[in-house]
Amino acid sequence: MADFVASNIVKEFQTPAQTLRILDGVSLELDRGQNVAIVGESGSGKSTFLHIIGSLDQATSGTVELLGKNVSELNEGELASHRNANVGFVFQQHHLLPQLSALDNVLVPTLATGKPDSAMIDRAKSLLESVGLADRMTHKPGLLSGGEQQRVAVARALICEPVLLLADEPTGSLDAANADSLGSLLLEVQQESNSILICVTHSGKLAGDFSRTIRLEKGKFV
Ligand SMILES: Nc1ncnc2c1ncn2[C@@H]1O[C@H](COP(=O)(O)OP(=O)(O)OP(=O)(O)O)[C@@H](O)[C@H]1O
Repeated sequence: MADFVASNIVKEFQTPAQTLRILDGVSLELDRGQNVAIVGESGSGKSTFLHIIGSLDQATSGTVELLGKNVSELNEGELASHRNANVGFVFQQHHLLPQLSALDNVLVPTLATGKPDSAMIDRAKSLLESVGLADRMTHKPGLLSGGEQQRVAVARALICEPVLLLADEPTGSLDAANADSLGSLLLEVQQESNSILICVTHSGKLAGDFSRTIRLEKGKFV
């Protein structure tokens, strides 16, 4: 069995007028070390799919398995621990906490398991170094450029060594040069950490850098 398996995911939204079937039996299998870009029209359900496989949202039916574990069967508390331990998210907006330094922002996901020890702080520093921010660790987000803020978000996504790295339009708010370097950075860190990277993007250029591109159309991968 593959390390990551999404099987027959269906997602429906009830509106007053009708039931909207956004995902109509979508399946995807990936092993550690693999990456894929998901493209598709606006409203095709890309973010919805990413939220379901990252356990931020529940499917109407279908299952998600990671490293042999059926994530769909977990209760709320177990889901929170699972997300924290296994899934790293990078969104279009960085969602950094404005009052914290870059270093403390990277450490935020570790707070769920207590105060970070010195080994964890060293890991956060080394991640910030690896994303090119060695001399920006004490900066608060407001003093960082957009590209730098997004690189802090990448370091934060990696702090708990997730096996599944999910990115939703990670370059959507960046200029062309910063978008290029962030795309390369994501693929580099994914290879180094032997994780699975699934990235939703509107950018054909970014998608072209991935090993594989799949398109979501009318609720199905085509
Ligand atoms: N809670 C909800 N209730 C009803 N409809 C919803 C809800 N959440 C999402 N949708 C609808 O589901 C569809 C898919 O949304 P989603 O955000 O996944 O699309 P997307 O492909 O990521 O779009 P974009 O590229 O514009 O970000 C949209 O038509 C949206 O309006």
